[in-house]
Parts: sequence; C-alpha cells; structure tokens
Amino acid sequence: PSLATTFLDLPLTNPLMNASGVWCSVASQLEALLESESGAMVTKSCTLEPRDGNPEPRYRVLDGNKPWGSINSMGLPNEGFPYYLRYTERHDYETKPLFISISGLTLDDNLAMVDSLKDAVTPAILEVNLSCPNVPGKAQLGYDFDAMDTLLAEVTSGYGQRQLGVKLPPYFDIAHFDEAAAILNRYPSVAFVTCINSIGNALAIDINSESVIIKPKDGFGGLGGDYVLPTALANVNAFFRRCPEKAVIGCGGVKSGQEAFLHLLAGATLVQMGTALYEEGPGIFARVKAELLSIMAQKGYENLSDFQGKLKTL
Ligand SMILES: CC(C)(C)CCc1c(C(=O)O)[nH]c(=O)[nH]c1=O
Repeated sequence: PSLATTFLDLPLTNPLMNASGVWCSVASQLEALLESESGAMVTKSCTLEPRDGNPEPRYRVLDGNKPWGSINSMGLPNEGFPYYLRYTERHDYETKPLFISISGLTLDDNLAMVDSLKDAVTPAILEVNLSCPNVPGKAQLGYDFDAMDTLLAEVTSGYGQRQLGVKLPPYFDIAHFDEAAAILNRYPSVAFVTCINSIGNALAIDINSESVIIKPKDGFGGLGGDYVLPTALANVNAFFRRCPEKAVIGCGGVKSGQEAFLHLLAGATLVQMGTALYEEGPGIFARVKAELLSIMAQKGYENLSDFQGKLKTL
C-alpha cells in the first residue's frame, strides 16, 4: 500500500504531521521534524512579539491508569513572528510542506502577521489558531461566533483571498457544528480546518499530594491524548460533512496507526499528533507510518483514497 496523498494540490509522501505547539518552537526542533518521517510540519502558534509563556510546570502527561493523555497551560511561549517568518524563508519545501501557525493576542496583531506573510509570498501554508485569546473575560475566538466571523472577514481579505486554514477548538453541540460551519463556508479561501485543539480547561488532580499538577491557572489546562479521541473524531466528521469544499486535518488522540486510520476514515486528509509526539519524539512518525501501512495491507487498501472519508453509519 501507499501513504502518498495531496493537500491543497501539494504532494505529500504521507498524511502525518505534528500538531502546532509540539516539537516546533525553535529551529533545532523544526530541523528534527524536517529530518523525521512526517509528511508535513507546522510551527508553534506565534504572536507578534516573543513570549516566555506561563511559569512551569505547565505541561504534564497524565499516565496514571488508562487512559493516557496530557494537560497543558503553556501560555503561548514562542520566539515571535519574525523568527518563524525567517524559518519559512529557509525551509526545504522539496522535502515536505510547512505550515505556519499564528495566534495573535489581538485582531490587529493577527492582521499584521497576515499582511507580512502575504507580502512574503512564502510557500508556507497559514493555519490561524482560533483558540487565540479574545478580549479578556470573553470566550476564546472559536467560541465567540461574531468575533470569529469578523476575524475571518478581515484575515481572508488581508491575505488577499490566498488559501489558508483555521485550527478549531472542539465543539460539543450539533447547533455549534452547524453555526461554525455556516460561518466558515462563507469564506471560500478558508481551504481547510484543523480539528481539534485541546479540550479547554480540564483539571488534573494528584491524589497523593491532593494538589493540581500544573502551576498556571490554578491547574486548569488543555486536555490532549486518549481522552479526546472520540471528540476529535466527531469534530473531524462533523466538519467533513458540513464543509464539502474544504479539507479537514485531524488532530486529537492519535498515538498509533489505529487512531490515524480512524481520523482518515472520519474524513481527515492529514493527521496531526501532539501528546504522543511530545512523549515519544519525532521517531513516532516512522512507527505510525508502518502501523498505518500494516492496517491498510490487512484490509486490502492500496491508497488512502480507498477509505478516506468512507465512514459507514448503521
Ligand atoms: C491556549 C492559548 C494560550 C490561548 C493558545 C495556544 C495554545 C496552547 C498554549 O500555548 O497554552 N496550548 C494548547 O493546547 N493549545 C493552544 O492553542
């Protein structure tokens, strides 16, 4: 079987890549992703200026009993937009496509980054993080539909209607799938959606210390790993059904060929890994590739298109 695929008319050797934020904040990590067997890669969501982010501990793996996952409240630590823009100018696009993720602290910051990217005419693919903070006290952008609509209108126009994508938080209500998709479908230049970002504001507690386990936000943080797989699959399939003109990138709960297969079956074109990559390192791509190929061989599938988006219902 073959894992070859295309995304926005670009050829990829396989559908696997990192999730923004994991193993992609500094050049040494980005070079390791380039050398890895991932089919593509994305940079850490950046802000206009560099940020230290939140005090540590700010990421913890939850590996007590099954299931397994992570909680994080990093606080957008990153080297600042110019650093990643420079990286896009020296990336080897022959080896694999590069996505650049932005998460401005304000609409103006997002528009400034989009404007620089438009003028840079870089082959990097823009992924706008809609979990980016909104006005303090208001819900994140992905949960404030009016603000999301305004941002998309301004960003798509600022980017000259060049193709871009958005990283979506998980939704849990059919009416929200409908409303978010209706907004996204009004922007044809939004060529893909990445579902999902971590499930926000979970709380991990340690029974021995009777304490939370991360320092920021009284221990509240984004949940990743096994815990989020069913929600991730639902969001991938919900937007796959509602946005037939857009590609869906799946993210959430992928740690082996099995979950990658499920995301593809649910409608994903590419599949991102976060928690599992954080814990295993870039060698994970070779492992998951082999596992996915083995599943395809067992099922008699030659290409991803033989099962991509072909989830059956009862
Ligand atoms: C949560 C925000 C800090 C507003 C955005 C960056 C981000 C972070 C982070 O930098 O804390 N962690 C995630 O799991 N997803 C994200 O999108």
